[in-house]
Amino acid sequence: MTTIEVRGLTKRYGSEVVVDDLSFSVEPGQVTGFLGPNGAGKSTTMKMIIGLAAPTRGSVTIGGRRYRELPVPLTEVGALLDAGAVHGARTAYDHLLALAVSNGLPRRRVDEVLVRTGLEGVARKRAGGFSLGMRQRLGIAATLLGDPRVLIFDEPVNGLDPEGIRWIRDFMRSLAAEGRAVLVSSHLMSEMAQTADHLVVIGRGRLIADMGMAELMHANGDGTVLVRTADPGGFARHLTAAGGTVRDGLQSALVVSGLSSSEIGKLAAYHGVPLSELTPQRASLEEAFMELTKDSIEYQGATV
Ligand SMILES: Nc1ncnc2c1ncn2[C@@H]1O[C@H](COP(=O)(O)OP(=O)(O)OP(=O)(O)O)[C@@H](O)[C@H]1O
Repeated sequence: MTTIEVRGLTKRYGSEVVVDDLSFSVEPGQVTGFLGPNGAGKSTTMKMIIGLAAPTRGSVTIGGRRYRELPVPLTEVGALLDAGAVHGARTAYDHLLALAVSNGLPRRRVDEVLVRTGLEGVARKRAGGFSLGMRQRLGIAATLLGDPRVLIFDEPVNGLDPEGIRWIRDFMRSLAAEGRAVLVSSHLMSEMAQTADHLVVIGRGRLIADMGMAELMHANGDGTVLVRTADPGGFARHLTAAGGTVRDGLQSALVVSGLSSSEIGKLAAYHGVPLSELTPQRASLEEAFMELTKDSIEYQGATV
């Protein structure tokens, strides 16, 4: 099982500290969402993980070793930081073959990754004519050439259409289901909510949150039910007696946890209490993210 361990990672460009004493782990078998506003330091952190930028302080190890100590890095870590970095005149097949040969990987891997990413039909076409979605698939195919246990993707869905986004999302999940450690960055919480099992949130280079997705959803109200009735105090007592936890919401609504909306409906019917609203709540993760990162947005919109 291969884990990425980031410890006290710091990067300074001139007088600017862009990554500031960052520590977190990326565990196998799950998708870890790496979230932060633009300029938060996500790309710089990813570059340090794969040895493209040198840390000013701190360390990153992959399965206990630094990137430059890995004998054949592509067999340990696959990373897609810039999907545009494809030689446009080459065919998809030749692009992958050149990478495989220069890294000492068997040729058969080229066919395998083309099939895995659904590109076998366009393998002999020039990558220069590919749509963004296909270029993204080709970039992903390249990360898989060495069948690595760790995968890193920087904003992989940026600019894609809904179908492309869906494909990438499902693909990340299938990689994690195979036991790989998958680190994916995004500046959109909505994107991560549907992809990640775990979240690492940064702002201005610093760690803001490191928690499970389920934990974040729960902390932000997922699983509660909003109830309105003419006598909230009276019904709250019934809810509590039935094992629910009740807190006051806005405009004399009750926010109930520990009971499902159908249990609450039955309880109301049993006691003859008319309800004017009974709504299961979904966590507003976008709001949670804005709240978490509000102090670290680099450029706030100014009102003139
Ligand atoms: N080579 C460099 N030299 C100087 N400053 C840099 C360099 N690379 C990045 N920076 C600065 O570091 C900060 C963090 O950039 P980074 O690209 O890591 O952020 P990010 O979270 O990936 O954001 P984005 O989503 O906008 O790419 C930015 O202020 C950026 O201008």
